[in-house]
Amino acid sequence: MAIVKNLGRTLSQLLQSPGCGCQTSIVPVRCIGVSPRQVTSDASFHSVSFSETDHPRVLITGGLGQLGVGLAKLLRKRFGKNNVILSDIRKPPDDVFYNGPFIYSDILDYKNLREIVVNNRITWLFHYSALLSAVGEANVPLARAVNITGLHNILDIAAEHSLRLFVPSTIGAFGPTSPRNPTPDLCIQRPRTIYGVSKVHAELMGEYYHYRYGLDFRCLRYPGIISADSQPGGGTTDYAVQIFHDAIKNGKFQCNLKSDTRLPMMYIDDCLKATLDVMEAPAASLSMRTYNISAMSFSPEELVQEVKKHIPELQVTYNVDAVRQAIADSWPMNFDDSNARRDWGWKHDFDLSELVTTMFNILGSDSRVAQIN
Ligand SMILES: NC(=O)C1=CN([C@@H]2O[C@H](COP(=O)(O)OP(=O)(O)OC[C@H]3O[C@@H](n4cnc5c(N)ncnc54)[C@H](O)[C@@H]3O)[C@@H](O)[C@H]2O)C=CC1
Ligand SMILES: CC(=O)[C@H](N)C(=O)O
Repeated sequence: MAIVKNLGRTLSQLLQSPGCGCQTSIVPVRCIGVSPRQVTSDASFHSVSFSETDHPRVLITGGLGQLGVGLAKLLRKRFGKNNVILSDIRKPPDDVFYNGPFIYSDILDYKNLREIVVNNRITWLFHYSALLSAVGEANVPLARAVNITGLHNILDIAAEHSLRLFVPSTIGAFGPTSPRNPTPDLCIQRPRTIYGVSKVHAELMGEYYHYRYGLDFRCLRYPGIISADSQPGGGTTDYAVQIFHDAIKNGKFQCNLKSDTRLPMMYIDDCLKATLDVMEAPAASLSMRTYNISAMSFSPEELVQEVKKHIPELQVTYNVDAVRQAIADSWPMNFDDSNARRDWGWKHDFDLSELVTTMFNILGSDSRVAQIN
């Protein structure tokens, strides 16, 4: 009798909880049905529900940000256009809308997420929705909702439907008490941003669901990502993208970090390649579920020197943003990714000079390239 009473109380608490996403008149499956709580604690399966010869059916959340469209392009090349669905809460531009399936999905709406996964027979989920470090500090309640409550929805959906789940983490998951040069996979993680805290939470929750319920959770800690044809979404490393646009447009750049602030960075192609590689790696090769990946590390001053090889007349000033500088000063300077290199053969292709040349090639400024030799 007491058990029934407690169950009733728990259920009603769940239904009232703002984090549950279950306040509709329909009692959602995850609150009473096939929730991770019903999977036996000794579950040892690795959840791949497509046969080896089939392609995965992929959903990307938060797909209209800096990284999602590029990821969709790569995955569509590999798995076929119609097997990869981009989703976001924003309206897609024409070139995205007409280039493959796009669907509205708010990760805070659990029922909507479940409907998409079920109706489209999704087997792999790339969870890109997030508020990044600088915008997260500007709106902590929203960052907490999207990055933490949203992640809970994703984890439950993935566990219930036996999805293979990729969640990116970040250099921002470390803090001032972490070793910064280099930062290994396993060390103290006490970040001081809501973004970092939410990413450590994601790493731990994903690993917990893996060991407890057999969820096939895979996570890479990305460095700052640099891309030519997509804009960054409000992070601390954004300057390293902005410099290219400003250099080409005005020949002037105002940097919001100090000239000697060293951070790990990566070109987008390497980031997306690593993401696909770790998702395709045999489960047996993964000695861990969260890996650092690294390619290069530089300061604004070093980037400016490299950019000046292409645009020598570039004028640079420094106007330090206190919030971003404090964040950057607490992040790794160099990332140790030896475990990723050993376990699943991670290898980057772009160093600083290749990155800068590629950015200018794509952004079409080669006419301005100086004769430097
Ligand atoms: N870009 C980078 O340098 C790095 C990115 N990452 C991670 O990679 C992932 C993707 O990053 P970006 O594309 O740069 O992020 P972004 O900020 O450019 O895009 C995030 C997307 O999430 C969407 N979103 C926000 N609230 C949502 C909601 N309630 N439901 C569904 N979508 C929502 C936004 O509309 C946006 O399109 C993020 O998880 C980020 O933390 C990690 C390290 C570095
Ligand atoms: C490194 C990241 O996670 C992101 N680019 C940010 O600066 O917030």
